[in-house]
Amino acid sequence: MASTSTHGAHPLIGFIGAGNMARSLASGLLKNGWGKNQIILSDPEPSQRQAIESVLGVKTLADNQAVAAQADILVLAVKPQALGEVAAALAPSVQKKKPLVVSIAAGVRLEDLDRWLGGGLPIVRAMPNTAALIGSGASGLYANERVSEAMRNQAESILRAVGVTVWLADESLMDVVTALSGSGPAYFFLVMETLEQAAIESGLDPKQARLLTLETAFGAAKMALEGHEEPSQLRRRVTSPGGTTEQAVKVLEQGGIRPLFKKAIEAAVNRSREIADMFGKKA
Ligand SMILES: NC(=O)C1=CN([C@@H]2O[C@H](COP(=O)(O)OP(=O)(O)OC[C@H]3O[C@@H](n4cnc5c(N)ncnc54)[C@H](O)[C@@H]3O)[C@@H](O)[C@H]2O)C=CC1
Ligand SMILES: O=C(O)[C@@H]1CCC=N1
Repeated sequence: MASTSTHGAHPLIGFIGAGNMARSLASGLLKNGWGKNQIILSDPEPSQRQAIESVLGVKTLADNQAVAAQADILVLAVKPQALGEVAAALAPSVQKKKPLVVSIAAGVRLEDLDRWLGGGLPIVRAMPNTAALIGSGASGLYANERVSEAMRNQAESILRAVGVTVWLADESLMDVVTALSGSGPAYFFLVMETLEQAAIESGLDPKQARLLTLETAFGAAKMALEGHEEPSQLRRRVTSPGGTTEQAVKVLEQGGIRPLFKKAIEAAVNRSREIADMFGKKA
């Protein structure tokens, strides 16, 4: 069990913010062998606390300080715009307890977070995605220089409870991860929407169009994940010379699908940087 083999004796994980992501992570940890008494969450919203307590059976509190005072690992899971204020209020508790801090807030840089928390803390920044909700997430991770090897393992095991993880060589790459896998589910949903709509407009029954679209996306992702062949090779296999796929792919290429996606990723990267600058100047 990850919690005892690599984390010493029964560390306590505290979540500040008990929303969708915290719930997904807590649920993933429970499925991965962490005990209910190793997890505690705080959230000012009674409905959020009740939802967690009734669904997961773990303890929740209204008071962030009370969680920060006892957690060995403190996961910050509030919205980025709230984090400056929340972190500054937690500073006295974390400076006393010195937990490993894991932040999943999009676009908040380690340097800013460390400053808000009073400085000198081991912090891991993580960028998960919405598929963490179903245990199929993909997260990028980056640690500051105070994070030891054992702490890296601790942070990784938390995010791995809800999907795959990659460590980044440079914090600035977090903007790219945000643009790729953080926002990425939306790009695939958009492709699904447009394919389904096109099929309906070509006469297919809407329910059939939905089912065929989703299963096609799932089948393609599964084949690509099996990794026997590159996605480009898999694509070529579907594309019979003189056949139907060739015509459709030609339209997509001529319509600029590659430069369009390049521009989309660049726009998201730029926005991620802007947001980080905006939050960094606050608090
Ligand atoms: N949802 C997503 O797809 C992704 C979310 N994230 C990050 O995860 C973090 C959480 O996002 P979600 O769970 O989606 O949001 P959410 O809105 O579901 O959860 C945020 C929770 O924080 C609570 N909260 C508000 N003020 C608080 C305070 N002062 N102290 C403690 N708790 C407080 C809210 O009541 C709410 O339950 C965000 O920073 C977001 O950037 C990162 C990647 C993807
Ligand atoms: O759209 C956003 O800003 C956030 C970050 C990645 C997913 N959602």
